[in-house]
Amino acid sequence: MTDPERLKREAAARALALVSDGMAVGLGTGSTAKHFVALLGERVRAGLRIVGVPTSEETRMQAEGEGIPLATLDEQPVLDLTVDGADELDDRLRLIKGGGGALLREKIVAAASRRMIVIADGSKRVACLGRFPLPVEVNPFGLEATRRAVSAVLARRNCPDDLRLRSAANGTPFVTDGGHLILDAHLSRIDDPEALAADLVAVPGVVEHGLFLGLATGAILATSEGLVELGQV
Ligand SMILES: O=C[C@H](O)[C@H](O)[C@H](O)COP(=O)(O)O
Repeated sequence: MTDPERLKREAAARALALVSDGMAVGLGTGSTAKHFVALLGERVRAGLRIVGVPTSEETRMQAEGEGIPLATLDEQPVLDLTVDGADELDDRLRLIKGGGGALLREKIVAAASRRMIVIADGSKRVACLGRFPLPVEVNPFGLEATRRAVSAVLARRNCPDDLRLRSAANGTPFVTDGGHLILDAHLSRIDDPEALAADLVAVPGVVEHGLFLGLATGAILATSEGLVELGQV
């Protein structure tokens, strides 16, 4: 296992200790959450009784393969704990997510959870959000009009107007599990995430954005010097 993968696994293993019998657990998406789902699968096969709610089709398929009992969020609308990765986080537990395109379901699941624990390697911790491009999920209808409205928001917030329609590996537009498109906003820094988030959700056509504010309750960061915990873990 490479060093980054080992660190992700360590963070996931620490989060696994938070799971106990009878819990409803939100299962995140991405390469770090993938370790958590794999480790959770081992525990389930050893007798742990939980139900998982996946945040993407990718995670659903992995969890099914691991033999983890699953429910939809409609069947299980309140979750005890969600464990998910992040593309960036600051010391106030504000996050950028959606590098894998799962931000909408991830945010709905996180908001339905009593606790949301972020697992990541230490490189994801930043002093100021925005180095990672901010995903903005949009309805395909009226894409150009929505793009202009999002650009206007960025201009008002003194952010660079660098919006790029995300492409899939084959060059066609990337389509989310919900059938939407993603505009990645290359901003370098976000001085006021709360204000930007409020402006973005007010744009008709914007389905969701990757700023997760006030959702994470704790974070487990794996560094080469050991685990660092932020918030309540
Ligand atoms: O849409 C993807 C998710 O928000 C991921 O949690 C995020 O991109 C982090 O992924 P990774 O653990 O692969 O860095």
